[in-house]
Amino acid sequence: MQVTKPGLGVLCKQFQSFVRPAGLVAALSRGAESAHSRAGYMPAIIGYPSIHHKVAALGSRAALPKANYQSRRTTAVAVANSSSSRNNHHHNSHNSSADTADSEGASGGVANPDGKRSSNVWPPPLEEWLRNHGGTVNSVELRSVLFPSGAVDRQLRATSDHPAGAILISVPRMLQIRYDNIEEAAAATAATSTDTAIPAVDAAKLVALYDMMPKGSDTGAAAWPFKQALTLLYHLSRGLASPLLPYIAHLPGIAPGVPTPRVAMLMHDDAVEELQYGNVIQDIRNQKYWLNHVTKEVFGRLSHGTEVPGASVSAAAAAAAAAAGRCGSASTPAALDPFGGLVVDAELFGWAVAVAMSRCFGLTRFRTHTCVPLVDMANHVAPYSASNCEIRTGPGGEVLMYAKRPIQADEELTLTYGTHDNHNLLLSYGFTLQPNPNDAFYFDIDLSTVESLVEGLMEDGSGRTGLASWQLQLLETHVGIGRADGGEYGKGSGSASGVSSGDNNSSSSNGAVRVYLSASLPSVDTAKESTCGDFTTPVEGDGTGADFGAEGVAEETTATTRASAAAVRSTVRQPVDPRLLAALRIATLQDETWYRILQPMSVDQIGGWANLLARQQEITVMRLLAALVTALYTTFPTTIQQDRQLLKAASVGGAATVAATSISPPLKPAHSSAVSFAVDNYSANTKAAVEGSVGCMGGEGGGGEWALRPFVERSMGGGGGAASNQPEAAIAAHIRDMAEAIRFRLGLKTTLERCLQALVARAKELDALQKIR
Ligand SMILES: C[S@@+](CC[C@H](N)C(=O)[O-])C[C@H]1O[C@@H](n2cnc3c(N)ncnc32)[C@H](O)[C@@H]1O
Repeated sequence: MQVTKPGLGVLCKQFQSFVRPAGLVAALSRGAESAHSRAGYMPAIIGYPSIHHKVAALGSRAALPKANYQSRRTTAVAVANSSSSRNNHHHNSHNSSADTADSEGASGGVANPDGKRSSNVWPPPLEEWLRNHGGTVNSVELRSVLFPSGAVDRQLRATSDHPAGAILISVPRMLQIRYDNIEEAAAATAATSTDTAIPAVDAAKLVALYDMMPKGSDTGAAAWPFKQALTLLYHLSRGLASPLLPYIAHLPGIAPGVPTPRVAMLMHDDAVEELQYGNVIQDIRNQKYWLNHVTKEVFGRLSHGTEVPGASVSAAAAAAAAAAGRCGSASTPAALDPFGGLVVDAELFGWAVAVAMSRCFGLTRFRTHTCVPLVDMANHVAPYSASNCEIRTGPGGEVLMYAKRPIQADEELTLTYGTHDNHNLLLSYGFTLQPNPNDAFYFDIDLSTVESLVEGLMEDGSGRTGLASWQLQLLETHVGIGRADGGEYGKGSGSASGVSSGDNNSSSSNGAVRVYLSASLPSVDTAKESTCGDFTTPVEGDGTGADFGAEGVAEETTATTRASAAAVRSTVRQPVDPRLLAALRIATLQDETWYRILQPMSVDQIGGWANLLARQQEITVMRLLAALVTALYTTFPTTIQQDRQLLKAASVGGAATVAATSISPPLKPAHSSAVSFAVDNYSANTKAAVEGSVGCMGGEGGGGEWALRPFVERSMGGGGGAASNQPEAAIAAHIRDMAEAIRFRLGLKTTLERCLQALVARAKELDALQKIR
């Protein structure tokens, strides 16, 4: 066997006589190739919205106070340049020789937009704003973290000790951004509604727009990230009229120095290609497609005054619009536009969807998602046992964050957003964890893959040339692997013999099943497969909440969901998917008497890591799996070592670039060489793409009414304006995309390497046992 990747070569030497890698690699890479070669998806969206320009165009509707951000307690964190993973941030921030500086906010005597005068800055600190409006904040503060790269991030910290169970933050329903508030306001008639926070006429229009959003493939319900993005844009478009503006002013992309999360669909196309993993690439292309589709077909037509195809205005919207006397006909685009003149383009919509995806909580009880001020500042750690806080909802829709164990003063307050692998983290939150205890390598396995794997074993002198019919039958009925044409044994699992396929996406009509390989046996948390890729809407699911966290920031814990969450956490994932292990165990058996033994068993029993059937056979299976893992690894165009080097170059160049865009004093020409150095380290194509995006963004002017400035402008010390600074922001974003893509694929390769180590260790253990006896 030809082993080309260093590291794996040593481990695999002993398996060289077992497989025919060429056929196997071809069988395995079919899926990935088709994902890579599919053309025609939409171009990337730049992740830095020039929100101030767009909102300024609104005039008086969105008249905004002059921003006078109070400098927060900022911790300069000494983080090694080689990684920007928050896991490392957490680690280093505790041990850093961080200089913390409390600086008083600049005074300006600016009144709060709501009339309260407890702070002389606008926007008011979130803690103060919440306390003034019925929320609770108990010894918690929001702190800015300044990394050596120049990037700013926020985190929550305890300012005193808290016992387990202590309520740290409580946020009333009306201070949250949530689409069920809009739906309820729309249900009230314009005449009876007394809600000034969300006028019924606007709510009805928004609900009509919700109905035009893409529908989840499994539920048929409108995609929640889009609904939530519309809700956020609505509040933004209202400016001071929205009581939620002080919260919006703290969102990333608006708050100074805090960039919009680079959720996967905002990534540059060439960075997406650098992920080197067909499954995630396809999901991202789907999301990009829908983002552009909605921008063009819905917002494009709204702003140009053309009819929106398929737009049906609900009776409520029509009635509300008529009652308000704002629109002549409820079927015209103007009647559908709740944004009062705010032009929503791809950039702005992308920002809103990214914010919605990366900071929403799913509330099972209310069948909604919500962005919760301050609580949404808590960062993610995994596994579940690593976080110190959890979320709960109260009967009135208030969201509570409480300590799930005793917390000491100055500890960072963290949540576990869900049992996300890096695929989900990248799609929904724009980052990956290294290492991620929930990470896994997913791929489709069909009959030809199984046959390629066991091909070498057939030449055992027994005259067998392929799998016996009883093996084919077990593969099909128990594992779901069959002939693409439907097979001799009928389609599908769920047979009386007790196949437990476990999830909806695992078995496809072409006789393939999606299986995973993971690093090791984690002690807590199990993999929960989710389908963020097509914007499914989990609230429409089984209602238990167990699957919910996969699509929101964190699972809420309610009386009804706690039991299922605990069940999920107690499950342990084995390094090889039970279906894959079962398939290989079945395919390597030689005696038909096994049929009667295996027939009544479930796939989880046949493929249980601990349930080996026969020792010698198990050694063979471990070797085949090791060969499979090696073959999967060879489908990646770069090695772990190469990725590490690229990442090093990216962090050096990225740091320089981010510094150039976000730290005073104003940009000096010297920075540009650091930028091109970093970009050159990727490829000429990347550079061209970066320059292309620079060109796109360069035309924006500065100024305007909107005083909540994205950080790129502020970095110019007020003198430069956006036009001259945005190219560096675009380059910084591009470099971040590239680095995250490399981290992502590095994580997958590391997972494969660790899985291989587990297989080899097991084979050796069994071998040694055999020799002793
Ligand atoms: C719910 S917000 C958390 C607050 C966020 N840090 C802020 O300043 O607004 C989620 C976003 O925070 C960042 N984040 C959270 N946990 C992280 C981690 N462990 N590593 C890297 N980034 C993380 C990502 O940008 C993610 O999209």
